[in-house]
Amino acid sequence: MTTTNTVHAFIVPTTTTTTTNNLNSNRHHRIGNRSSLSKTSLHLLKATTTDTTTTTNTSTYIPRISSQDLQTLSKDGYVVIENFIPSTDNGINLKEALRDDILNLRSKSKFKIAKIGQDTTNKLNEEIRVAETCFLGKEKPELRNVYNQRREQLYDLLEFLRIDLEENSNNGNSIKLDQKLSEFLYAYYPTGGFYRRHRDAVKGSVSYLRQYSLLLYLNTDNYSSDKDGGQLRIHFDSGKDFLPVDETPNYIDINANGGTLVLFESSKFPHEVLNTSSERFAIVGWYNRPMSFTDISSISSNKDGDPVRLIGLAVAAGLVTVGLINILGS
Ligand SMILES: O=C(O)CCC(=O)C(=O)O
Ligand SMILES: [Fe+2]
Repeated sequence: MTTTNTVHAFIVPTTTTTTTNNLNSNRHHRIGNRSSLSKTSLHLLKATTTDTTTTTNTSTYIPRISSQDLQTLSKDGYVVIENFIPSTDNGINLKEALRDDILNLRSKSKFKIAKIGQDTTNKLNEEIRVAETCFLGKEKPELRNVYNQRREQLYDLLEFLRIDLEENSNNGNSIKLDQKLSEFLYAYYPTGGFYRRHRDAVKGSVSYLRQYSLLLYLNTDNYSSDKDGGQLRIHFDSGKDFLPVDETPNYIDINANGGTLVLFESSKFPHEVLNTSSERFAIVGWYNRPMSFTDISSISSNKDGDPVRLIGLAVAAGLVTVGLINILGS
Protein backbone atom coordinates (compact mmCIF):
# COMPACT_ATOMS: atom_id res chain seq x y z
CA MET A 1 0.00 0.00 0.00
CA THR A 2 1.35 3.43 -0.91
CA THR A 3 0.94 6.01 1.80
CA THR A 4 2.46 9.43 1.88
CA ASN A 5 2.29 12.35 4.21
CA THR A 6 3.19 15.19 1.89
CA VAL A 7 0.76 17.98 2.48
CA HIS A 8 0.35 21.25 0.69
CA ALA A 9 -1.61 23.93 2.38
CA PHE A 10 -3.54 27.04 1.54
CA ILE A 11 -4.01 29.89 3.97
CA VAL A 12 -7.51 31.24 3.99
CA PRO A 13 -8.53 34.23 6.04
CA THR A 14 -10.68 33.15 8.96
CA THR A 15 -14.21 34.40 8.71
CA THR A 16 -16.30 35.22 11.70
CA THR A 17 -19.73 34.49 10.24
CA THR A 18 -21.19 32.12 7.67
CA THR A 19 -20.02 33.18 4.24
CA THR A 20 -20.60 32.30 0.68
CA ASN A 21 -16.99 31.79 -0.33
CA ASN A 22 -16.72 31.32 -4.02
CA LEU A 23 -13.63 29.18 -4.13
CA ASN A 24 -14.08 28.45 -7.81
CA SER A 25 -13.35 32.03 -8.64
CA ASN A 26 -10.02 31.66 -6.85
CA ARG A 27 -8.77 29.33 -9.49
CA HIS A 28 -7.61 32.26 -11.55
CA HIS A 29 -6.03 33.96 -8.54
CA ARG A 30 -4.13 30.98 -7.28
CA ILE A 31 -0.41 31.36 -7.07
CA GLY A 32 0.99 29.05 -9.71
CA ASN A 33 -0.67 25.84 -10.67
CA ARG A 34 -0.42 22.49 -8.98
CA SER A 35 2.36 21.23 -11.17
CA SER A 36 4.50 24.25 -10.33
CA LEU A 37 4.36 23.47 -6.61
CA SER A 38 7.40 21.92 -5.01
CA LYS A 39 6.57 18.43 -3.85
CA THR A 40 8.87 18.27 -0.88
CA SER A 41 7.58 20.53 1.84
CA LEU A 42 4.62 22.30 3.30
CA HIS A 43 3.52 25.15 1.12
CA LEU A 44 1.56 28.03 2.45
CA LEU A 45 -0.16 29.97 -0.24
CA LYS A 46 -2.27 33.01 0.21
CA ALA A 47 -5.74 32.49 -1.15
CA THR A 48 -7.74 35.38 -2.49
CA THR A 49 -11.25 34.65 -1.39
CA THR A 50 -14.36 36.49 -2.42
CA ASP A 51 -15.88 36.56 1.05
CA THR A 52 -18.49 39.17 1.44
CA THR A 53 -18.10 39.14 5.21
CA THR A 54 -15.48 40.65 7.47
CA THR A 55 -12.38 38.60 7.99
CA THR A 56 -10.25 38.52 11.10
CA ASN A 57 -6.49 38.78 11.09
CA THR A 58 -5.94 35.15 11.99
CA SER A 59 -5.43 32.80 9.08
CA THR A 60 -6.50 29.22 8.84
CA TYR A 61 -4.63 26.52 7.02
CA ILE A 62 -6.29 24.43 4.38
CA PRO A 63 -4.32 21.27 3.60
CA ARG A 64 -4.09 20.54 -0.12
CA ILE A 65 -3.53 17.24 -1.86
CA SER A 66 -0.17 16.90 -3.62
CA SER A 67 0.17 16.18 -7.33
CA GLN A 68 1.98 12.99 -6.42
CA ASP A 69 -1.03 11.74 -4.46
CA LEU A 70 -3.33 12.74 -7.31
CA GLN A 71 -1.18 10.66 -9.65
CA THR A 72 -1.40 7.67 -7.31
CA LEU A 73 -5.18 8.03 -7.30
CA SER A 74 -5.24 8.06 -11.11
CA LYS A 75 -2.92 5.08 -11.37
CA ASP A 76 -4.25 2.81 -8.61
CA GLY A 77 -7.83 4.07 -8.27
CA TYR A 78 -7.23 4.89 -4.62
CA VAL A 79 -4.82 6.78 -2.41
CA VAL A 80 -4.18 6.84 1.35
CA ILE A 81 -2.62 10.01 2.74
CA GLU A 82 -1.57 9.85 6.37
CA ASN A 83 -1.50 13.08 8.38
CA PHE A 84 -3.37 14.97 5.69
CA ILE A 85 -4.68 17.03 8.58
CA PRO A 86 -1.63 17.66 10.76
CA SER A 87 -1.93 17.57 14.55
CA THR A 88 -1.86 21.33 14.88
CA ASP A 89 -1.59 24.17 12.44
CA ASN A 90 -0.87 27.56 13.92
CA GLY A 91 -2.05 26.25 17.28
CA ILE A 92 -5.36 25.05 15.83
CA ASN A 93 -6.17 21.38 16.19
CA LEU A 94 -8.67 20.96 13.36
CA LYS A 95 -9.29 17.25 14.01
CA GLU A 96 -10.12 17.91 17.63
CA ALA A 97 -12.30 20.90 16.74
CA LEU A 98 -14.29 18.81 14.22
CA ARG A 99 -14.55 15.93 16.67
CA ASP A 100 -15.96 18.39 19.21
CA ASP A 101 -18.38 19.58 16.53
CA ILE A 102 -19.57 15.98 16.08
CA LEU A 103 -20.09 15.54 19.83
CA ASN A 104 -21.90 18.87 20.05
CA LEU A 105 -24.18 18.06 17.10
CA ARG A 106 -24.91 14.63 18.59
CA SER A 107 -25.85 16.26 21.89
CA LYS A 108 -28.25 18.48 19.93
CA SER A 109 -29.85 15.41 18.27
CA LYS A 110 -28.56 16.34 14.81
CA PHE A 111 -27.29 12.81 14.18
CA LYS A 112 -29.50 10.03 12.84
CA ILE A 113 -29.06 6.27 12.95
CA ALA A 114 -27.32 5.61 9.63
CA LYS A 115 -29.34 3.94 6.89
CA ILE A 116 -28.01 1.72 4.19
CA GLY A 117 -28.85 0.85 0.65
CA GLN A 118 -29.51 2.75 -2.52
CA ASP A 119 -32.62 4.35 -3.91
CA THR A 120 -35.95 3.57 -2.33
CA THR A 121 -34.69 0.33 -0.83
CA ASN A 122 -32.87 2.47 1.72
CA LYS A 123 -33.73 0.90 5.03
CA LEU A 124 -32.50 0.51 8.51
CA ASN A 125 -30.50 -2.67 8.76
CA GLU A 126 -28.48 -3.22 11.87
CA GLU A 127 -26.87 -6.29 10.38
CA ILE A 128 -25.15 -4.18 7.76
CA ARG A 129 -24.34 -0.99 9.59
CA VAL A 130 -24.17 0.36 13.10
CA ALA A 131 -23.31 4.05 12.95
CA GLU A 132 -24.83 7.50 13.22
CA THR A 133 -24.55 10.21 10.58
CA CYS A 134 -25.21 13.90 10.14
CA PHE A 135 -25.36 15.34 6.63
CA LEU A 136 -23.18 18.39 6.09
CA GLY A 137 -23.42 21.41 3.83
CA LYS A 138 -23.46 25.18 4.05
CA GLU A 139 -27.09 25.15 3.01
CA LYS A 140 -28.35 22.49 5.42
CA PRO A 141 -31.12 24.25 7.40
CA GLU A 142 -30.72 21.96 10.39
CA LEU A 143 -27.11 23.12 10.87
CA ARG A 144 -27.64 26.82 10.31
CA ASN A 145 -28.20 27.59 13.97
CA VAL A 146 -25.18 25.56 15.07
CA TYR A 147 -22.49 27.59 13.32
CA ASN A 148 -18.95 26.32 13.70
CA GLN A 149 -15.98 28.15 12.24
CA ARG A 150 -13.95 24.94 11.87
CA ARG A 151 -16.81 23.28 9.97
CA GLU A 152 -16.68 26.23 7.56
CA GLN A 153 -12.94 25.60 7.21
CA LEU A 154 -13.75 21.96 6.50
CA TYR A 155 -16.12 23.00 3.70
CA ASP A 156 -13.28 25.02 2.16
CA LEU A 157 -10.92 22.07 2.46
CA LEU A 158 -13.44 19.75 0.79
CA GLU A 159 -14.09 22.23 -2.00
CA PHE A 160 -10.38 22.70 -2.69
CA LEU A 161 -10.14 18.92 -2.93
CA ARG A 162 -12.95 18.87 -5.47
CA ILE A 163 -11.16 21.47 -7.56
CA ASP A 164 -7.87 19.56 -7.33
CA LEU A 165 -9.56 16.27 -8.24
CA GLU A 166 -11.29 17.91 -11.15
CA GLU A 167 -8.05 19.40 -12.45
CA ASN A 168 -6.32 16.05 -12.11
CA SER A 169 -6.57 14.16 -15.33
CA ASN A 170 -7.51 10.54 -14.86
CA ASN A 171 -5.83 8.44 -17.52
CA GLY A 172 -5.73 11.49 -19.74
CA ASN A 173 -9.36 12.46 -19.13
CA SER A 174 -10.27 15.30 -16.86
CA ILE A 175 -13.45 14.54 -15.00
CA LYS A 176 -15.96 17.24 -14.26
CA LEU A 177 -17.23 17.15 -10.68
CA ASP A 178 -20.45 18.98 -9.94
CA GLN A 179 -20.01 21.22 -6.90
CA LYS A 180 -23.76 21.23 -6.22
CA LEU A 181 -23.86 17.45 -6.07
CA SER A 182 -21.03 16.97 -3.58
CA GLU A 183 -22.27 14.99 -0.58
CA PHE A 184 -20.63 15.10 2.83
CA LEU A 185 -21.50 13.77 6.22
CA TYR A 186 -20.08 13.28 9.66
CA ALA A 187 -20.07 9.62 10.67
CA TYR A 188 -19.93 8.50 14.29
CA TYR A 189 -19.43 4.81 15.04
CA PRO A 190 -20.06 3.87 18.67
CA THR A 191 -18.15 1.03 20.32
CA GLY A 192 -19.44 -2.08 18.55
CA GLY A 193 -20.02 -0.16 15.32
CA PHE A 194 -19.30 -1.45 11.81
CA TYR A 195 -20.33 -1.12 8.18
CA ARG A 196 -20.28 -4.44 6.29
CA ARG A 197 -19.07 -4.85 2.73
CA HIS A 198 -20.86 -2.52 0.30
CA ARG A 199 -20.36 -0.37 -2.77
CA ASP A 200 -20.79 3.40 -2.85
CA ALA A 201 -21.80 3.60 -6.53
CA VAL A 202 -24.30 1.10 -7.89
CA LYS A 203 -25.13 1.01 -11.58
CA GLY A 204 -28.68 2.01 -12.46
CA SER A 205 -29.08 4.14 -9.33
CA VAL A 206 -28.40 7.80 -8.60
CA SER A 207 -25.39 6.71 -6.55
CA TYR A 208 -23.70 5.84 -9.87
CA LEU A 209 -22.96 9.56 -10.27
CA ARG A 210 -20.46 9.20 -7.47
CA GLN A 211 -16.98 9.51 -8.95
CA TYR A 212 -14.77 9.65 -5.87
CA SER A 213 -15.40 8.50 -2.32
CA LEU A 214 -13.69 10.44 0.45
CA LEU A 215 -12.90 9.43 4.02
CA LEU A 216 -11.18 11.76 6.43
CA TYR A 217 -10.63 10.37 9.89
CA LEU A 218 -10.87 12.50 13.01
CA ASN A 219 -9.91 9.97 15.66
CA THR A 220 -7.92 10.94 18.74
CA ASP A 221 -4.14 10.75 18.74
CA ASN A 222 -4.17 7.63 20.92
CA TYR A 223 -6.58 5.77 18.59
CA SER A 224 -4.86 2.65 17.30
CA SER A 225 -6.29 -0.04 15.09
CA ASP A 226 -4.73 -2.80 17.21
CA LYS A 227 -6.76 -1.80 20.22
CA ASP A 228 -9.65 0.13 18.64
CA GLY A 229 -10.35 -1.80 15.42
CA GLY A 230 -12.43 0.15 12.89
CA GLN A 231 -10.09 -0.38 9.93
CA LEU A 232 -11.37 0.48 6.48
CA ARG A 233 -11.05 -2.70 4.38
CA ILE A 234 -10.86 -2.11 0.63
CA HIS A 235 -11.50 -5.22 -1.48
CA PHE A 236 -9.76 -5.98 -4.77
CA ASP A 237 -11.58 -9.17 -5.77
CA SER A 238 -13.98 -9.02 -8.71
CA GLY A 239 -17.11 -9.32 -6.54
CA LYS A 240 -19.77 -6.76 -5.80
CA ASP A 241 -21.38 -6.97 -2.37
CA PHE A 242 -19.89 -10.43 -1.75
CA LEU A 243 -16.62 -12.23 -2.37
CA PRO A 244 -17.14 -14.56 -5.36
CA VAL A 245 -17.10 -18.21 -4.20
CA ASP A 246 -14.22 -19.12 -6.52
CA GLU A 247 -11.95 -16.24 -5.43
CA THR A 248 -9.67 -15.85 -2.45
CA PRO A 249 -9.93 -12.67 -0.39
CA ASN A 250 -7.73 -9.86 -1.63
CA TYR A 251 -7.86 -6.64 0.35
CA ILE A 252 -5.96 -3.99 2.26
CA ASP A 253 -6.82 -2.70 5.72
CA ILE A 254 -6.37 0.99 6.32
CA ASN A 255 -6.01 2.25 9.88
CA ALA A 256 -8.48 4.99 10.66
CA ASN A 257 -5.85 7.17 12.31
CA GLY A 258 -6.88 10.75 12.92
CA GLY A 259 -5.82 12.96 10.02
CA THR A 260 -5.71 10.18 7.40
CA LEU A 261 -7.42 10.96 4.09
CA VAL A 262 -8.56 8.14 1.79
CA LEU A 263 -9.84 8.77 -1.73
CA PHE A 264 -10.98 6.08 -4.14
CA GLU A 265 -13.00 5.72 -7.30
CA SER A 266 -16.49 5.03 -5.97
CA SER A 267 -17.51 2.45 -8.56
CA LYS A 268 -14.34 0.38 -8.30
CA PHE A 269 -13.95 -0.93 -4.79
CA PRO A 270 -16.33 -2.70 -2.44
CA HIS A 271 -15.26 -1.83 1.10
CA GLU A 272 -16.25 -2.21 4.73
CA VAL A 273 -15.57 -0.87 8.20
CA LEU A 274 -14.35 -3.55 10.62
CA ASN A 275 -15.87 -3.77 14.10
CA THR A 276 -14.96 -0.87 16.35
CA SER A 277 -13.81 -1.34 19.94
CA SER A 278 -14.12 2.34 20.77
CA GLU A 279 -15.89 5.35 19.29
CA ARG A 280 -14.73 6.26 15.80
CA PHE A 281 -15.06 9.64 14.06
CA ALA A 282 -15.01 10.21 10.30
CA ILE A 283 -15.98 12.56 7.53
CA VAL A 284 -17.46 10.65 4.62
CA GLY A 285 -18.11 12.18 1.23
CA TRP A 286 -18.66 11.68 -2.45
CA TYR A 287 -17.76 13.91 -5.39
CA ASN A 288 -20.34 13.40 -8.10
CA ARG A 289 -20.02 13.92 -11.81
CA PRO A 290 -22.77 16.07 -13.34
CA MET A 291 -25.97 14.23 -14.16
CA SER A 292 -26.50 13.72 -17.88
CA PHE A 293 -29.59 12.78 -19.89
CA THR A 294 -28.05 9.33 -20.31
CA ASP A 295 -27.96 8.97 -16.55
CA ILE A 296 -31.55 10.09 -16.23
CA SER A 297 -32.73 7.63 -18.84
CA SER A 298 -30.66 4.75 -17.50
CA ILE A 299 -31.85 5.38 -13.95
CA SER A 300 -35.46 5.88 -14.97
CA SER A 301 -35.51 2.92 -17.38
CA ASN A 302 -34.19 0.82 -14.57
CA LYS A 303 -37.15 1.85 -12.45
CA ASP A 304 -40.55 3.10 -13.54
CA GLY A 305 -39.47 6.18 -15.46
CA ASP A 306 -41.39 8.57 -13.26
CA PRO A 307 -39.41 11.82 -12.68
CA VAL A 308 -40.97 12.20 -9.25
CA ARG A 309 -39.55 8.80 -8.44
CA LEU A 310 -36.15 9.97 -9.67
CA ILE A 311 -36.29 12.80 -7.16
CA GLY A 312 -37.16 10.19 -4.56
CA LEU A 313 -34.13 8.19 -5.62
CA ALA A 314 -31.91 11.22 -5.31
CA VAL A 315 -33.14 11.88 -1.82
CA ALA A 316 -32.84 8.24 -0.77
CA ALA A 317 -29.32 7.99 -2.12
CA GLY A 318 -28.35 11.03 -0.09
CA LEU A 319 -28.24 13.35 -3.11
CA VAL A 320 -30.51 15.77 -1.40
CA THR A 321 -28.92 18.90 -2.74
CA VAL A 322 -31.24 21.44 -4.24
CA GLY A 323 -29.19 21.35 -7.43
CA LEU A 324 -29.98 17.76 -8.27
CA ILE A 325 -33.62 18.12 -7.41
CA ASN A 326 -33.78 21.14 -9.73
CA ILE A 327 -32.20 19.12 -12.52
CA LEU A 328 -34.50 16.18 -12.02
CA GLY A 329 -37.55 18.33 -11.59
CA SER A 330 -36.93 20.44 -14.69
O1 LIG B 1 -16.19 5.14 7.77
C1 LIG B 1 -15.57 4.59 6.86
O2 LIG B 1 -14.35 4.36 6.93
C2 LIG B 1 -16.29 4.16 5.60
C3 LIG B 1 -17.73 4.57 5.52
C4 LIG B 1 -18.36 4.15 4.24
O3 LIG B 1 -17.89 3.31 3.54
C5 LIG B 1 -19.62 4.78 3.80
O4 LIG B 1 -20.21 5.56 4.59
O5 LIG B 1 -20.05 4.53 2.65
FE1 LIG C 1 -18.82 3.29 1.63
